[in-house]
Amino acid sequence: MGITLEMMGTGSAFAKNYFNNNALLYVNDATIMIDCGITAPAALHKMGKSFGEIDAVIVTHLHADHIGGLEEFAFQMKFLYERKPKIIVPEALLHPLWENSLRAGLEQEGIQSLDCYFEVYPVKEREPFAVTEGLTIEYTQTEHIPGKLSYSLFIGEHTFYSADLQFDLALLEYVHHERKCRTILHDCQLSLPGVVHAGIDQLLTLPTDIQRKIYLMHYGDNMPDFEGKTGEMRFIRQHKTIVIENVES
Ligand SMILES: O=c1ccn([C@@H]2O[C@@H]3COP(=O)(O)O[C@H]3[C@H]2O)c(=O)[nH]1
Ligand SMILES: [Zn+2]
Ligand SMILES: [Zn+2]
Repeated sequence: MGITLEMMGTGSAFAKNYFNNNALLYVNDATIMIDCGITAPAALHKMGKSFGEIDAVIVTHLHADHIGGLEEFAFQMKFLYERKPKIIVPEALLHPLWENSLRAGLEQEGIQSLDCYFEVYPVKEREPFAVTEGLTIEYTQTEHIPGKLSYSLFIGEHTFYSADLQFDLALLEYVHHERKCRTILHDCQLSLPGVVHAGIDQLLTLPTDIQRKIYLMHYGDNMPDFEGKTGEMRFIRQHKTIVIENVES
């Protein structure tokens, strides 16, 4: 079963030249979104796509560049497309996602919970979850902001997706040696220091066999200044597809 990934955006939370760091996964006939930030509606429009093509959304954490587009997604799916997409959320984030983020906009007479808009799937960390045929994900809780829950993802058999993550050598060694991931999509902070994201200086200390697997994402508008200065790592570009799992693998 093949999995293709296309970044809807590759920008940091404050980037203006790149959309928010959200992704699409194409699996068989299904299209799954990883995060849905403030710029997600405009990014999809730029890509010639619409929310009507999305079957599911996977939430990594509750910053606006990752969930700020969910209100429009919910409204469009309910009132325009009249269909309930799946929402996959780490179990511990389900309550705050509704109570602290979405409820103010989405609650109205007769509509008082997230499941009025979505098929809701709370998922425990480190437990594989089948999003659709051909796509299993696994959440792992990772360090991003002190006191704030945030999760990275294993996608299928061979891919690690950091979402927003501080530099974590032990985790990346585990991803490389034990999980044997072939592709690592990692956020990066180009303007140093990287405090709540991995700094490019920290990522450059990784062994080259790990660097070779890394696509850098979630970068600032100064990304062009760093072309050719990222060791064995590459910048992933928004709106370009990469195959992360082949049909035969
Ligand atoms: O303790 C903090 C909390 C937040 N921030 C900034 O706000 C941004 C929120 O989205 P993000 O997680 O993509 O990136 C974060 C940082 O750019 C920070 O620098 N330090
Ligand atoms: Zn972010
Ligand atoms: Zn964040």
